[in-house]
Amino acid sequence: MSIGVIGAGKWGSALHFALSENHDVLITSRTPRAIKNFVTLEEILACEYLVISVPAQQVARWLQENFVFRGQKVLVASKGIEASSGRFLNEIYSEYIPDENIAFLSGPSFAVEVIQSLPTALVINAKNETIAKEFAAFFPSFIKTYISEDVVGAEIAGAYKNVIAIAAGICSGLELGNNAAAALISRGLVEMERFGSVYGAQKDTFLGLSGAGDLFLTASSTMSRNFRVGLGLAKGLTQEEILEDLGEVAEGIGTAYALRDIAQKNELYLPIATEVYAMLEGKSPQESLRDLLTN
Ligand SMILES: NC(=O)C1=CN([C@@H]2O[C@H](COP(=O)(O)OP(=O)(O)OC[C@H]3O[C@@H](n4cnc5c(N)ncnc54)[C@H](O)[C@@H]3O)[C@@H](O)[C@H]2O)C=CC1
Ligand SMILES: O=C(CO)COP(=O)(O)O
Repeated sequence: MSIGVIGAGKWGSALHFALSENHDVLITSRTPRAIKNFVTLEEILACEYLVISVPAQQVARWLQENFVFRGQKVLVASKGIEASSGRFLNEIYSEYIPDENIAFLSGPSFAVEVIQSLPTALVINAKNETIAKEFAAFFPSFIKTYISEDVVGAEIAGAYKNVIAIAAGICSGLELGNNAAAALISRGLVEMERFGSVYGAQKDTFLGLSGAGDLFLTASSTMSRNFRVGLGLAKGLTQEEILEDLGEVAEGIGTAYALRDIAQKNELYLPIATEVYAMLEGKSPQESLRDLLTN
């Protein structure tokens, strides 16, 4: 049995660290890194189990240029919706990997805490219960794992909460208070659950770790990159300035664009996501938050 991680950013590196507690785990990324067990992509693709943490906006192209399916079992660790097409990750991956070979990771999990072995709970979502259980068994004891069949629900929750976290960051940056933050976060949860129901997602997924759990984490902490994007917008910085400062992925940005397109095409009411999109496009945060929070 062999396990390989693809993507040595914050999350790929943290998962490599965690999975290495009980197994010999290989890792690769676009640029070589001085990490133990760093190997070429070719070597990783020969592994039986793969964990892929290539960001949502880049993954379609990455798969097209690099991926070769040889029967591997794959755990997707990214969270986001492709902005250019509005496709969910499970749709993008389904062009390369059959349903019975793929699982999706969700739940509240800052990489910086995983890398310190702090207690964390994650959900492995897969149509095929056997592979969910196989991946769950690889995690060390400080990570409590749950399994679920609600792939689409977990995916939507994981992607959508990043957009709500941007809104929460703006709310905090504008110093609108705790009442406003709680209103925004709880309305955000309702909004993402309502959106999920259009795609057949289960309500319970939004009430558990993948939904409320990850939303509360990300929308209430400056440790979240998406929350920090919101703080930057509240300061009047442009998207480009914020991203340069951040130096890391903030999936909520691409996902806000994807949600706005999906909402327009399907006439869906997604008020918070639509305002986040508008602010990313230059609408005043004060005006947006007033539109969201007052009558
Ligand atoms: N950092 C965290 O705490 C968590 C992150 N995630 C998700 O994991 C995914 C990755 O995030 P991070 O590792 O934190 O981001 P990061 O910004 O630290 O690293 C991004 C990684 O993606 C790779 N990458 C970027 N563009 C690429 C391309 N065109 N082709 C191939 N590889 C490319 C980079 O080389 C790097 O390894 C995101 O979807 C994020 O939402 C999920 C849970 C926790
Ligand atoms: O998904 C995450 C925690 O579960 C990480 O959130 P950020 O990308 O906003 O840092």
